[in-house]
Amino acid sequence: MSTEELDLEDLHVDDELALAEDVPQLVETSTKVPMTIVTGYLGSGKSTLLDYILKEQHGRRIAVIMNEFGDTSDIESKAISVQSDDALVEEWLELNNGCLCCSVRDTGLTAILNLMEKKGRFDQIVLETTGVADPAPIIQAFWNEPALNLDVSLDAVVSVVDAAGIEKQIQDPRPDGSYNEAQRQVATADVILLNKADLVTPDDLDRVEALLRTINSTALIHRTTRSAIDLALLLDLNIYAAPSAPFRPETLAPFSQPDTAPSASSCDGCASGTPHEHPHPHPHPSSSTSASSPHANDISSLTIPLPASVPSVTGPHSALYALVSALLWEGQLPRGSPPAPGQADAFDLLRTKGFVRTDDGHEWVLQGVRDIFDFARVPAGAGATEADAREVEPKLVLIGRGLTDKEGVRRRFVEALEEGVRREREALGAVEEGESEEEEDEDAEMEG
Ligand SMILES: Nc1nc2c(ncn2[C@@H]2O[C@H](COP(=O)(O)OP(=O)(O)OP(=O)(O)O)[C@@H](O)[C@H]2O)c(=O)[nH]1
Repeated sequence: MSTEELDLEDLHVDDELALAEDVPQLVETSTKVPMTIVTGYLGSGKSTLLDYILKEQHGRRIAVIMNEFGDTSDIESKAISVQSDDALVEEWLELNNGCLCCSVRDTGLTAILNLMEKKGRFDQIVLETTGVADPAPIIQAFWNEPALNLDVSLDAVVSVVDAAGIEKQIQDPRPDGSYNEAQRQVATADVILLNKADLVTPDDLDRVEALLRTINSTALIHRTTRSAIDLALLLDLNIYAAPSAPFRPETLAPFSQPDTAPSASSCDGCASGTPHEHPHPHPHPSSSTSASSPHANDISSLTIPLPASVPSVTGPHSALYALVSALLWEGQLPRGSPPAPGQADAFDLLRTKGFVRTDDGHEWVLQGVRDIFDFARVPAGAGATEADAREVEPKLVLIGRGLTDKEGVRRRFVEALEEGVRREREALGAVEEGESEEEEDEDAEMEG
């Protein structure tokens, strides 16, 4: 949608085009502004959603940014040279519901930085990623780029899906066998708007929703017509659970979804992942984003139960951290736990989520987009009631390819984690024993 398409009657400033400098201060400047990224296939209803946000009387002050990012290799290089200052934020429109709208041209990330210089002028950002086939690099950039995430916190990724067209879009093979655009958008979404519900029957909607769940068992799915939705279901969800952010039951709701069977054309023994050396959690050109497979549709979700608690989630001795990094950086279960005969040993993961408790009583949310991941600690007592929190079973959800032998993958992961945790506890016990012996020696010396 271009700014010209907005109904000028919606403007309540005399100058219909208000420049950024003239935009009023709306909120305190000290907080991070949550950003929602909107993706979706051509014609799915993204512009209709933005139009809805800009015109509804929802009481929120949202900066809507419409963007043309170009191709994704471009984005990755721009994520690195994010300091350059050549992108211009074009005109701003201030609308009578308190929202702001701008279109940026050229460099997406730099434009957002420019925008953030005006931080405090809005309390939420909605970014439309028009023309981007793969949302992951943008998600990673906003999540991972220090210059940006001082000011912006990634809130959630919303994918708008055309209920009448998505089945065909998902099945559509790419000539090189890589994930197609619709698959990527559905797999990486935190929230899916199953839009154009008016164009299909209730049975069709059920079938399409089941297909989406097959691919992404963790996304919150809402059925919409003309992208109309209560914005409380869409914005300020804090899915990426920044440590300072309140904990919300919605963040955990996706984990209650049942496991899903692989979709069409699953192929036993198809190792579609691309193992690679990647020892640190940052975007990398050789990451699994470029992995390809002749089987375009074997993307699915897998839920793995985790123990009631683990000793730790970070640090060199953490068994869980070691297993998750082996999965995400090497696309593999740990060595020493061989696959069942004929089963794949490698994965190509698009998205990972998890919830886990540590022995010290803390709770953690794991978010992973491709090969980057983060365990964010849930602030004690924030948001969810104790009863809510008790209902959340520790688990790990993997979304991607190569997850055909679900039972086998689950078993191998659980066994490897149990063994790792046992060793971790032993090592911790030995350290503690050593420490108490030292203390005893010191006491004896003192007494002596
Ligand atoms: N029947 C019906 N039409 C819809 C619905 N949502 C959007 N449309 C129409 O579908 C067409 C495409 O919608 P847009 O919002 O422009 O889609 P988009 O995702 O922004 O499209 P691009 O910008 O081309 O990627 C427009 O003609 C909309 O009016 C819906 O729920 N039902």
